[in-house]
Amino acid sequence: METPLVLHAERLTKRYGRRVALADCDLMIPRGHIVGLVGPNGAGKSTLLQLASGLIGPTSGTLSVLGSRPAANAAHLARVGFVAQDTPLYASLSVADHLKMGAWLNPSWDLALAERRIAEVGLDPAQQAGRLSGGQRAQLAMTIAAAKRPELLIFDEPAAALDPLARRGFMHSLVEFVGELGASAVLSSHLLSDVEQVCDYLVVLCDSRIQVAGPVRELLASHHRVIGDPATIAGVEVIWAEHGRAVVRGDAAVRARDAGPVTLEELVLAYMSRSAVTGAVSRESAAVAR
Ligand SMILES: Nc1ncnc2c1ncn2[C@@H]1O[C@H](COP(=O)(O)OP(=O)(O)OP(=O)(O)O)[C@@H](O)[C@H]1O
Repeated sequence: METPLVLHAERLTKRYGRRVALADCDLMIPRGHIVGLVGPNGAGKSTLLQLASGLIGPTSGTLSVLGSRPAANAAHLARVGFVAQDTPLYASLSVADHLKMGAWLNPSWDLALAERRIAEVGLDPAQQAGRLSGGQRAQLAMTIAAAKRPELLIFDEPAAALDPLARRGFMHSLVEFVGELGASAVLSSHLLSDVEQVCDYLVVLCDSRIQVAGPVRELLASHHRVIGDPATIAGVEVIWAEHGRAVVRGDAAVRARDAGPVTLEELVLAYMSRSAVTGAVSRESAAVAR
């Protein structure tokens, strides 16, 4: 039976020497979503995406992608499209050469889809990749990943280098591609506005650990902004509190006076702030213990 999960991590840990990039991460992401992976610099986002694409292996724990070990074999590689952070392309090859190479390397290559998207975004097939703008490079890299007709597209900060207009166009193409392919997608981003625009599933990763994960709509419904001391509301988890304002999780908050809905940005910042505090405390106690 086909697995309902695109990513399934159990106690997934990755160390680079003594540096911990991911620690004991558990994650179950169902198919059919556009997943936004957010977190501060150095949180472990690229590490998680590189593990998912099979570029690196875990130190311990397990990760399965579409039900198999990442990059388990050629057939599995064809089911996953990965666009790395720096959209690597061959500078001296033309746009058309990239499409030819894609066709040569991928048995399920959809040339018609690739040529149509190249035309739609206004790329000249004869242009050398090294002379493309950042936005054009990103569009070409996404087209190459999507023309494999993968079941899962993974993007590591796909639009980081783009101006706001190019970014909006890129994100729009991404949603169209995912819809057309009937695929799932996971993208990391620092730009919460991008995540808000396209993602229906959120993973917040801070300090090497998953802080929260779930469908955006459910997360927004289960978290609340409250004014005053959250300790007075029974049955909620306080995610973050400062200067008489708080973000809490739990339906009991709905009945509290001065409770209101949170925005995606408030929710993400609450988890990031909590992690910054707990991370600092645990690093301090580790230092004392040594
Ligand atoms: N090849 C490597 N060798 C050693 N340490 C690494 C390597 N790659 C990542 N790290 C470390 O692992 C941690 C997580 O890095 P990672 O690149 O996954 O974070 P990130 O969330 O993608 O950050 P950013 O948002 O800045 O891209 C960091 O402390 C980083 O220094």
